[in-house]
Amino acid sequence: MTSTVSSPSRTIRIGSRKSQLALVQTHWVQEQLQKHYPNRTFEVHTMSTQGDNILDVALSKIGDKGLFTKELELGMLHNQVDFAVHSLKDLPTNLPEGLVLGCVTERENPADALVVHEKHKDKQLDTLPPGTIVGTSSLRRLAQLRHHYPHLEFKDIRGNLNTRLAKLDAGEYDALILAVAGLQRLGMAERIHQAIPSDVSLHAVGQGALGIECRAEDAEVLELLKALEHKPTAQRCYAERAFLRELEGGCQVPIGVQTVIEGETLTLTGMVASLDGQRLIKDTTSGAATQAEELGIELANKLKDQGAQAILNEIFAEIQR
Ligand SMILES: NCc1[nH]cc(CCC(=O)O)c1CC(=O)O
Repeated sequence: MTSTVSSPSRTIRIGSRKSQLALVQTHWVQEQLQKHYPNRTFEVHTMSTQGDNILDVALSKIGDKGLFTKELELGMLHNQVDFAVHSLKDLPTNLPEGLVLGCVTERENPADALVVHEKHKDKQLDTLPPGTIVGTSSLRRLAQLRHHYPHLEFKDIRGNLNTRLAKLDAGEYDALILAVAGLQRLGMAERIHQAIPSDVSLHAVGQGALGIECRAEDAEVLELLKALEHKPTAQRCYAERAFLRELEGGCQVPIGVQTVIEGETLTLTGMVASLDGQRLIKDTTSGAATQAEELGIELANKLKDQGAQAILNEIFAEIQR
């Protein structure tokens, strides 16, 4: 066992995926930590994950949880890196033995964004004509948009943000749904045509926040990471993650959430939808923000009582085909 006893000379190795978005996020974390701890050394180690390598299969069909995280987790368990920076929404709700979510950073706008081809620049989601081809690889976005806009058509899309935008501009799609946060972090906020209102699309669990995963035993790293923790974001995301965990959904199921903290009170809204958008179950619960996980579990059970489990079972069977 390698010693992790505090020593000012210990270099902290940060694991990251190689995508442009991952690197922007990781370098931001590195920079913030460097500001807080000017005498320490933080270096970035990049790794490819399965999700980066398999680009020709719909994400929902690959089905494996941890598609974007597994290699980084092995890196931590094998002591090649000390912590990993993830988009929190890509981090499964159950972590491998020995690893923990050490820190949740302040969330950016968690909403989904409509991005349109030039020819639709005068349109909004409400006015896109029948047959408009919307690119998304997310079953959550697909189900909710089908529910509200049954006249639109949906086509799967994979690849990093630049690849997707290039496919849109080349006319393969008329519009895309992407995360506001990703576009903002990559300096492409001008491509956000419309932030989609939450009554149309509830966002993914953890969307817009970064989650930093580290070894449970590494007290030194856990202490360093406290500098970047944003408590309200963490409470919201703990509620969202407990909701998803209780429904046993990964990032590839049509489950959406929204959370608000007012004073000491956390309000969590969640929904589960069928893939055709015909059935959509949505409810809300409120309580003490300090009881975030309990609220998530409570809301999941409320939705199960209203038929969410049957919808999810159908989807799991569908995906496995
Ligand atoms: N699954 C891909 C992914 N993971 C995180 C983001 C965006 C940033 C975020 O939500 O924090 C994206 C792209 C997207 O959904 O458009």
